[in-house]
Amino acid sequence: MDSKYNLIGNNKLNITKFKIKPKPTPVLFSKKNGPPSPKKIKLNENESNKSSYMNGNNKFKISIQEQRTKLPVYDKKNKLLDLIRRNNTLIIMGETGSGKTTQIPQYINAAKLQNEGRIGITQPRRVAAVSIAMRVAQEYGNGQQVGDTVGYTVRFEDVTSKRTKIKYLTDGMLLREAMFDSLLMEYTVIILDEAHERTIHTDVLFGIVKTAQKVREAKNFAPLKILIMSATMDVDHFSKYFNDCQAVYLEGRTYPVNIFHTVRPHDDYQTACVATFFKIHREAPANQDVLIFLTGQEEIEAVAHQIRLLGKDPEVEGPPIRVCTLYAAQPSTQQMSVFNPSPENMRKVIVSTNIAETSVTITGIKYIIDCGMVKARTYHPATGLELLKVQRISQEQAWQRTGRAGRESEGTCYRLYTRSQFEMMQKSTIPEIQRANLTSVALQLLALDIHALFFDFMDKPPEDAITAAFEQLKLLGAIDSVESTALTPLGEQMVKFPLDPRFSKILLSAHNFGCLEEVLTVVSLLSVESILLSPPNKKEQANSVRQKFFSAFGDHVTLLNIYREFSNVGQNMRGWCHEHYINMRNILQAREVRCQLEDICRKSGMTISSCGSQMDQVRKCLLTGLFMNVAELHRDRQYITLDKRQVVSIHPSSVLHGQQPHFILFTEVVQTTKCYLRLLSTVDSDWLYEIAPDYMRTHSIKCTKDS
Ligand SMILES: Nc1ncnc2c1ncn2[C@@H]1O[C@H](COP(=O)(O)OP(=O)(O)OP(=O)(O)O)[C@@H](O)[C@H]1O
Repeated sequence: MDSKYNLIGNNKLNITKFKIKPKPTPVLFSKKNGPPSPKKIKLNENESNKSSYMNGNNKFKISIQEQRTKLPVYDKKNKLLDLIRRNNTLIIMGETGSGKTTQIPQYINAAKLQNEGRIGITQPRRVAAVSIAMRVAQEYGNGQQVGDTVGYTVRFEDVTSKRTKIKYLTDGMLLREAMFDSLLMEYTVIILDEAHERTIHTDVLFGIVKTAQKVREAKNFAPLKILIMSATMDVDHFSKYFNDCQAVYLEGRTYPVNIFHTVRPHDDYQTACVATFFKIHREAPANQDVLIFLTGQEEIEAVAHQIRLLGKDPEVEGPPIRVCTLYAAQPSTQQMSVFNPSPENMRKVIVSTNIAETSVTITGIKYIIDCGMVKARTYHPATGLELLKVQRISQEQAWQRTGRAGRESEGTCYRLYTRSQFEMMQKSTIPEIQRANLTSVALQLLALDIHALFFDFMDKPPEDAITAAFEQLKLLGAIDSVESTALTPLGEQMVKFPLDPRFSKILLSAHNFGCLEEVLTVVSLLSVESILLSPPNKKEQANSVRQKFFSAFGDHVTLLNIYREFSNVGQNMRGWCHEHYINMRNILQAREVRCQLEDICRKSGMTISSCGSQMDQVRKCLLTGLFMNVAELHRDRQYITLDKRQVVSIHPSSVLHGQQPHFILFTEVVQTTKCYLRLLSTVDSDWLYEIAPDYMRTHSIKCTKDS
């Protein structure tokens, strides 16, 4: 490859020119340059026989069983099984794509190490759990379907049977299972995969499985084996937490990945992504697919749109392009469609969030474009604000993204940041538990009779975050006092909903206001990505056609109005969504969530009541969960939050933008140049005293008079 090359040879594409230069010589994804390996036991038998299959172009010539024997873990199978047999807890580290997730559970099952129990393997995301289960079922062959020997369980979907021995599940699902059986007796082996991600659920599971193992041993129950796996993790830290357990490093990777960094930083990484994609597109043969990492839905749709548009330009060289998008808010069928191979002579490009960052193998992916950024949620206990912010990824994340290539053949990763930017990145991602609102976790632990302050966390969350969580649970009525280790009956009801406790409280309060029908809709719409489309060049048009839904009460009632009309359109859903600039996928997703929440309500014995057009009831009901999210307009025309006295502004996307109601309830805060409040409703100050008297009193909050 050239040492320096111009990304955009074709200025007609009208994309800013920039240069991207490989490191002096293209860097092989070797151990020296790859993520550092731990100095623990190395298993490295018979490496020399790998070269014969290092040509990925042969992949279609070898059977799936042959493919399995070519994976780096294959040679180490016996030694690995021996270590698993001898250790109750074992850390397994091996390069991305080496076969940890798909092979190790099969080896354990074949050796019957799990005895009568099951092998449970957690994944941070549902896409990974589902796609890997499908792959492993396929590897079993013999007409085996997912749900036979291999199955999966993700939120609202359980594809397992009595015959299932290997079960892939999201970490959130295993945590929910633990709430009903804290000893996790269904399993005799639990594999916590992608442990480096340190999701809040995985961090809580670390403590839960550790305790379950100890208690089961003390009670002479079937022993529980714990395996912790990743390609990129701080082994010493993990080993120390798991009572100085043994760690093993599986040497060897499947195929090399060439890594390139840009010569200079690129703030406009969206344009840089498009430019890099078209450089690849011009040069690479068809059926060599591309995976692009961006931060969120809006950005992804914008880049996907631009690629589709430019792809139609007759002057653009290259095969036809199939553009796919992948982000959390999509319905799962659509997410899974990215795994479908493209027809011959096409190029697939997948534009994704970090949802595809770990675990997954997408057939055909040869190139990665990594923008180097991620959208992360950060909670500030002092201000009480939870912010979604775009920030730099960690080096671990960069390696994981790189590792999505080189799985079936040699690959290339274009990093849209300079080498020195990479070196300045944090080594590991800060565990979510240290930067998230802990109210949900505190509630879940209480359901297990554990007080979060005394929980055995690998890295303790800040104490003020735990205190804030307990204060919030008390204000919501889930506990009687902040020292409490028991839930109130209301708290026990709240645990049943897979929602933030504030939203569970709203649903559970609905019978007092006779508006469960309406708040089910509002909460469902708030649980998915925005249903409103606002294309930059058609903003006014979109607003004018949606004007009829606008409510002076704010965004929640506006959303409700939209959903009500949508529910009545019948057959012509697509046309109606198109006409009103409504994202059909997201509104359908909201409908699916609504069905599931309604089901939980019915099972809890709640009556589905409706308040018709009495929107005061809906807004009051929202206040029962979100009373901590209220801002007041001050004389200088600035909004200040009642709780932590933060200066905030109404987001331009709100229907209340440009108006100045005295009190507003907000759903979330977004920080860009200022702190903006999104998804708002007007409320009366009297309601606050009526609905949250304790909160108003304990926080000495005094409202000025409504104007
Ligand atoms: N759906 C699939 N289609 C084709 N090949 C696959 C698929 N899933 C896995 N593979 C093959 O199996 C290999 C091992 O995948 P596996 O997920 O077990 O690796 P891993 O070590 O767990 O990787 P990571 O650390 O990235 O999760 C891949 O590199 C790829 O060659």
